[in-house]
Amino acid sequence: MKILNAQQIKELDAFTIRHEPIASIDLMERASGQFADWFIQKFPNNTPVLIFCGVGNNGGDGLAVARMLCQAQFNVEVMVVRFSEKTSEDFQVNEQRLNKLITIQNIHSEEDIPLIEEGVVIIDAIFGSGLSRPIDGFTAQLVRQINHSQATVISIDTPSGLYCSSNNSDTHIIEADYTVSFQLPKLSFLLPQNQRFTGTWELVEIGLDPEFIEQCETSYHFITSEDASHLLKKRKKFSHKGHYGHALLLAGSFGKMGAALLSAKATLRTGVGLLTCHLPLCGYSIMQTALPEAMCSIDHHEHYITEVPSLAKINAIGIGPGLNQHVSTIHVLEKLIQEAKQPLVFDADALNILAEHKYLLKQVPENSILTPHPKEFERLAGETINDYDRLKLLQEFVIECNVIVVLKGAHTAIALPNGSIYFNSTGNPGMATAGSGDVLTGIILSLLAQNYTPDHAAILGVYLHGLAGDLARETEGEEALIASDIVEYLGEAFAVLRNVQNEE
Ligand SMILES: NC(=O)C1=CN([C@@H]2O[C@H](COP(=O)(O)OP(=O)(O)OC[C@H]3O[C@@H](n4cnc5c(N)ncnc54)[C@H](OP(=O)(O)O)[C@@H]3O)[C@@H](O)[C@H]2O)[C@H](O)CC1
Ligand SMILES: [K+]
Repeated sequence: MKILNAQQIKELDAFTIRHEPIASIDLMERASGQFADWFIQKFPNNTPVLIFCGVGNNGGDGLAVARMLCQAQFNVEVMVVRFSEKTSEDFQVNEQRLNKLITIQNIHSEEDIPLIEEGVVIIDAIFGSGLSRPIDGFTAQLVRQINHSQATVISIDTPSGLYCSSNNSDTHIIEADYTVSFQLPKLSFLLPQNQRFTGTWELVEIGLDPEFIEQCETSYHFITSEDASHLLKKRKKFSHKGHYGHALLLAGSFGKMGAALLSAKATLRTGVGLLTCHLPLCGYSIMQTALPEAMCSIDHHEHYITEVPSLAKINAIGIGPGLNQHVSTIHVLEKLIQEAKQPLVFDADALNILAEHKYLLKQVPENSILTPHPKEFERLAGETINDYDRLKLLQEFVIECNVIVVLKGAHTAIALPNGSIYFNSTGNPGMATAGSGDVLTGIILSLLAQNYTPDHAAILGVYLHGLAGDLARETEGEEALIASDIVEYLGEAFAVLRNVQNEE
């Protein structure tokens, strides 16, 4: 799914109106209807509702929602925030329609701002995607008061005051509990720094023109279940393990064999034909006992890896989980980078070695996959001042190094060598736990070995990892969830994606 900027959203809106065709006011009615349905599902109609409406189309949505909630027997109070003399046409129509049902109140200055009573639910329809400058004056005071209140706040389309795709977090912005946005997510929703403004966000479909969306150019995408299911290949009836590739995993050191084990299990559970693990001597019985399906290549060193094993007949290579940064291991990484013709995935200490030895980073083969968490990315690429800045650095980094970076987080960002960024839609805070990243490395390695292209392996791998985590949460909850659970639920995650495929 594409992520569009405010200008593109405006054009999409206009195109849909011209080509569906649908009157602008009816498109607003459809959007507001979707919001109202969401609201009615969530709150009983004895909930007192206070709606703050701006004077543009976001405000128009607010007025239409007010009418719909009145018709659904909610007790609704509406206040129009008169930050401008200019009102949009669809705002005016909805104002007239609502006037027939209730008395609309107005806020012209700070004195008009009401006390927000306890138990009230606020709908924020002050500004939407038309915001063009930071909120100021009495509207800023209103935003402060809403944020200081105990009320539950639901924003229509976007938290008022938040730019769709650039940084303004030091200005006045509504801190919503929920944001219900129209059809496409905004870039700002996907960045950690804006979580306190968006709260939990959801999308509602409003029938915007798919062909127009198709031809919009953007670097930013949001991975939906349909997107992921399109990437998933079918296994053939007349196939054998040779068809599903041979993965090589270089992992583990004394005290960190668990990381190698988790990664190896995930590689196998993601459908690879064969897996060889290259391990230090101390890992031999551990791996053979805990994971009989994996073959072992054993290093001469007791505690860490010092040799590159044979790369013959290997389809993809993963390196990093549970490694260390001993000088001999650095040589292994160097040799591997020079010799490997297969696709590579780098994680954990392999990334730290690259960060410490930038000349190695320059030699990493094109299309290799790097899977840093934000701190590891900082070590690799440098510091940034905010999340937008980091996104820009991420794009510059992948373009310059010609690699794929999987920047892990709540919405893991997969940056491709052409600068496109895919944000993941699965996963939960329970996955912020030891070994979770090792599992992801194993999943991606497995897909690479099965001949998925590196970009598909990264996108599908990240999606599956998050989906397995979401399924695990259903039984384990967030606190008790451990990385092994993610591996256990991979089978169910595949089943969910297969169902999506079959439904299409
Ligand atoms: N495309 C869709 O998906 C649909 C969207 N809908 C809703 O429409 C809004 C966008 O509405 P729009 O009228 O474009 O803009 P806003 O309501 O967000 O803002 C209104 C005007 O306010 C002015 N403005 C901007 N920033 C400030 C500020 N800081 N202080 C004061 N005034 C400000 C600006 O006008 P200017 O001429 O002054 O620049 C805005 O135009 C979208 O979010 C949805 O909720 C439709 O209902 C359905 C389809
Ligand atoms: K809003």
